[in-house]
Amino acid sequence: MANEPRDPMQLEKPMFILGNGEVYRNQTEVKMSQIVLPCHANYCGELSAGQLLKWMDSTACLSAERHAGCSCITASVDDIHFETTIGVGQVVNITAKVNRAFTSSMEVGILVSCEDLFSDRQWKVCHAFATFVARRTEAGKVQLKQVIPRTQAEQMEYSLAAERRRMRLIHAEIINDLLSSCSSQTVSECLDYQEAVPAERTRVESVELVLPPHANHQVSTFGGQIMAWMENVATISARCTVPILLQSNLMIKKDI
Ligand SMILES: CC(=O)SCCNC(=O)CCNC(=O)[C@H](O)C(C)(C)COP(=O)(O)OP(=O)(O)OC[C@H]1O[C@@H](n2cnc3c(N)ncnc32)[C@H](O)[C@@H]1OP(=O)(O)O
Repeated sequence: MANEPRDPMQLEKPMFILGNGEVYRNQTEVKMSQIVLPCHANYCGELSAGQLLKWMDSTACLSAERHAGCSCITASVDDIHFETTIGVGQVVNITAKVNRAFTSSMEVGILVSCEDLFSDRQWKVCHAFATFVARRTEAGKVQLKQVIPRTQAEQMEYSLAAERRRMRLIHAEIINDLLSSCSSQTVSECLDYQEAVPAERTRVESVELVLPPHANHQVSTFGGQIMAWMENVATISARCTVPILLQSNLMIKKDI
């Protein structure tokens, strides 16, 4: 995995020579690099997913606002599959660009790769798609200018973006249908599992006070921060299903 070829989505080549010899650079493309410090790491010493989500959201928001020319907000982020972990001291490269604009919303493609400066290796971490919406003005809903795909890769993403949007918008309906049609498992079925943990024990609740460091340049909580908080409680909840690990942690805590 760590030896995957560079640049799987060609997002790292900001300039292209078009057929007519014109040098082209996508104006919506934004690139951010961060070195992972201990303060960005989780208890395993790896970059926390919440921190990465914050960086991805900030980079994508900048790309969306560069295209829109006005304030934009995160409406949704599609499924993300993290393919590898990122360690302290490694460099995270995030590239975002607008794939397609619709009416007031646009799809932003985000590619995350990791770089080891000393071995000159680079590998893909994840590829995600976020939807940003231009904030309504007093005049009403914003009508975004359209994106004109210039390269073959951009044309492909442009076509796929419409399909992904269609799937995103019907997703909620599908989930509702599933919930109404699925029958719940009986307690006796669950008891068949060895070392079952009561669901209630995995329940984690967190109350966060929104402070200035949580705000973005629009002085509102940015989507990446919300995702980071969600990831934090989800991590604690998931650990509750590992009683042995949890026990040993409690012991360490006692020693301190
Ligand atoms: C909770 C937080 O603080 S996270 C921080 C940052 N994010 C936010 O604050 C977003 C909070 N959410 C909102 O403000 C609203 O739900 C909005 C603006 C995203 C959507 O509001 P709506 O009343 O549905 O507006 P409307 O129906 O006009 O839709 C606006 C656009 O968003 C799109 N949209 C709405 N929901 C979604 C979604 N879940 N996924 C993708 N696109 C969506 C619509 O398709 C529409 O696109 P179009 O204009 O290109 O056709």
